[in-house]
Amino acid sequence: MANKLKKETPKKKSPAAADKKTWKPEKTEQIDLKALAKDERTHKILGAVFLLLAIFLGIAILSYFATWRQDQDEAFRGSSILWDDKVSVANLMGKIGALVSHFFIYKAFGIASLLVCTFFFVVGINLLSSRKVFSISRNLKYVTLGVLVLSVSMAFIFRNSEFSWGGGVGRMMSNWLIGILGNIGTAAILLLMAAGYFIWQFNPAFNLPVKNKPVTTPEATEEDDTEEATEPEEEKQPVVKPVVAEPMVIKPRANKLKEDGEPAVVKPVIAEEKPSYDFTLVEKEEAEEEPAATLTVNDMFVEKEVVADMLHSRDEIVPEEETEEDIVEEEAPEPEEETQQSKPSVLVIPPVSKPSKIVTVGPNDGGLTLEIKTNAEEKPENEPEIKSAETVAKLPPYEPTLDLKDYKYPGLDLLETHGSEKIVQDPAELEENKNQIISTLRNYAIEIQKISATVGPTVTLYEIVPAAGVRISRIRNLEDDIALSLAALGIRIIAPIPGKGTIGIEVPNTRKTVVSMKTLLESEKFQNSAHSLPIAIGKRIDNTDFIVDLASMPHLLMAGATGQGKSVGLNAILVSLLYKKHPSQLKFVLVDPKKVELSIYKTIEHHFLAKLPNEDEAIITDTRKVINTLNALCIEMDNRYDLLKEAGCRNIKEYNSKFAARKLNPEKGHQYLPFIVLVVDEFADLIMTAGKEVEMPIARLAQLARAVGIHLIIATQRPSVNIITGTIKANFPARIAFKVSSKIDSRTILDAGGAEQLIGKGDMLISFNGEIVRLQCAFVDTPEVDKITDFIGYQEGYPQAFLLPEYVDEKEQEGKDFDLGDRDSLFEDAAKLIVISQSGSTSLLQRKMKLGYNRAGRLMDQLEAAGIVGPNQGSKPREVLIKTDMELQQHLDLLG
Ligand SMILES: Nc1ncnc2c1ncn2[C@@H]1O[C@H](COP(=O)(O)OP(=O)(O)OP(=O)(O)O)[C@@H](O)[C@H]1O
Repeated sequence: MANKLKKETPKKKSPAAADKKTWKPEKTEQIDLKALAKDERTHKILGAVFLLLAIFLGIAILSYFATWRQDQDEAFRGSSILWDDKVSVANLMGKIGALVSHFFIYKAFGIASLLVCTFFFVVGINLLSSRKVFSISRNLKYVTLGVLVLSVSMAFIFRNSEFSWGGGVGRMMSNWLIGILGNIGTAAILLLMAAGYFIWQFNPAFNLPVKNKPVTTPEATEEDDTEEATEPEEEKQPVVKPVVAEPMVIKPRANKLKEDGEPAVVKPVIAEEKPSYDFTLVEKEEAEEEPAATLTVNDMFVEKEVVADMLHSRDEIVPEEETEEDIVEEEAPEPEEETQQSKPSVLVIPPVSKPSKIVTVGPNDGGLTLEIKTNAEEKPENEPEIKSAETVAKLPPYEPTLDLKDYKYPGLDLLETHGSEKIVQDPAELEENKNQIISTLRNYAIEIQKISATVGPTVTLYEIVPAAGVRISRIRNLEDDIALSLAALGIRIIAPIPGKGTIGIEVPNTRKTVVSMKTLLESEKFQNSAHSLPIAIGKRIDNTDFIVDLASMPHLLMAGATGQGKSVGLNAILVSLLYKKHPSQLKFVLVDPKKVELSIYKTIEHHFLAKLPNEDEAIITDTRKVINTLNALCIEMDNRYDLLKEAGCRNIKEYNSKFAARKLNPEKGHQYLPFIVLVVDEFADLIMTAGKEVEMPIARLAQLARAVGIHLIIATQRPSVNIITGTIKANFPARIAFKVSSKIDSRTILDAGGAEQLIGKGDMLISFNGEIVRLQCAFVDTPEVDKITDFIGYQEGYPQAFLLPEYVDEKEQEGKDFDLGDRDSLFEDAAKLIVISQSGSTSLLQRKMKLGYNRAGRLMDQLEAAGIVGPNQGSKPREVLIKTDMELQQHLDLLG
């Protein structure tokens, strides 16, 4: 009875789950031609073929120039020479080379045929690199016209030569032209065509020196001709999108998928192969229509001697989603959520920079008066003005997205599907792992009642129900033994699984499935998400999408050893937000001490980035500037709280809906508040260089900024306690851990072990709402992010980045305003030491004068105020402005 193959009882499933069942080996075995055509590898193979073709043709044609006399007779015989062993040719590419080059040069286009090679080359490079390195259509146009013009011209110029410079086609056309226009007419036409072609392709600037040009500045008179010549060119540039014109200086390395990201092959279901076990594996499906809960059906592995109940179905409520939904429901309806994608087009003035003085009103405001301080050139002509609160109240609802009414959200076609999306698991592997787990536990005299398996993208979760009387701590203590017996890295034991009464053993799959960002973003759950800041992070172990609201997190701490998927994770979050939010609704403050990771987002400065006034770069890389930016964010937070208080609102949603309903008067400084997301890519670096100066504003923001729509995402490679301090941790309830090197690191991030057991490449644990969930992070490659940012960057944006309030560093100011009468008793000694050594270093003062850091620092400030050393240069010593002892003496005498 126990040995009998148990008849499968029909399982109850939700209709959606039944419809969406994806793990069907029979179907996946068919070759999908469409997928094959889209597959990156097919493109690469074709690319290689085109490149080889270009090289082959190039060499054959070049070789033809030297060998045509020897080979021509043979080539006239055509393809028959291929089979004739007696025939030998001189062309470097052999008989085929001789025939092909004869065709192209003699019969077709002469030397213009080389252009055909360039076309093959361009196509090959594009296909091989899977991106548009060159524009194929533009190239095709240039090549087609170039071939025609060049072959006719060559045939005409060298019409008496033995060599076929213009080929048969060129000869024929040139003869025809000579027939109807004569030699001179043909020459004129060809000259015209050549000039036309040259202008069209290279668009040269014909700038003649301008006579009587008015001289406005003294520099202008000194400018040479070349500088003048560039001016008209600049005038030609469109003024609207300066961002895209800037070349990106540093590109982050591409996140290439390693080999094991390859799609796995589907194998038949084990139940059919191994009748001795009643084992059917049913993949879990996400109940898409009900985002708060997932209905899953799990078939069981069952040990022969044990329980009769072989099938096991359960409803699995996903608590974190529920909570988010609750949060969303509790709060007032948010207008910007309804404004996605398809908005009516009405014109509104963009809220360019720092709010308090700027008022944003649209033409739907009905011709009112408003004092607006924005960049004048970007204002729509029909700019309205506001006079009083009553008139404001009569206006139609405010719609922030009308700032950039033509803005197009990036499409899913910009994203790639990485490998096979179907989760496939080798049934033999499942069976083997199951047996191993059972036998290992039995070795320690632990009997189990049931064991079930859920196959995820990277790991499979084996859930065990132990026999009555088995203590959970015993299984927990066997973690290492089970790992050893399964001979697999990355085994994690969850004893017990919270809220389930089972024990979980996560075992990595031999073949892992990459979770593409595209799949997550095209899911209904993401598309219909009502979250304020929806972020698609990855897939759970049961293959359900993990999409949460950053606004309810409300801040996120991310840590993981180097190369484990942090940057990809950050990109996934940023990309999710870019797909859902309009530039008027969201601004990013990007801090990137590593300088290369976030530079990719530079292109969207005028749409989505915020920066300090008078800063050139929107992406902050310098520690001093980071401190100023964080303090500026604190000021922004305080300003927002003032606005909220004045409006009588508790949070940004209430405030924005009140503003949209025209209940707040822009004349009083009210304005629509975009969400601000601060992203810090390497937090450790900042804490090491600036310590409390960074920690304090971050802690303050983390404590208070949630209600005013400022959210923080902080990532670090070094999750040690001196980086992730108690203050930081206390304020970041949501934390993500990628693989770390030790259990201690895992505890530092998650307050629990487990992250050291992860297997890297986006395998992660997220601690959210008091629960730790294992996820496979969504993968988005750097070229995809490039495409998205280019797509956004090429559109019309705001005249400049969103400006944060100005922050003046009091310390810097203090040093400068120092009262010289109040100087330290060691001031002169310190001055001498610095001048003699010619090094303005505080540590030198500390060492040589045996001073503490504070006193040495104060002395250095005084020396700066006295004009003896220059300003602080970060880690470099300050410049010493006085060169000799005598000069110093004179300087000190002057100071008194
Ligand atoms: N979610 C993922 N799915 C598949 N592969 C991934 C995923 N995340 C990362 N990888 C792989 O791991 C590599 C390293 O990832 P990533 O650059 O994000 O690491 P990192 O933690 O940011 O490293 P570092 O701290 O050195 O910048 C990627 O190039 C990619 O091959």
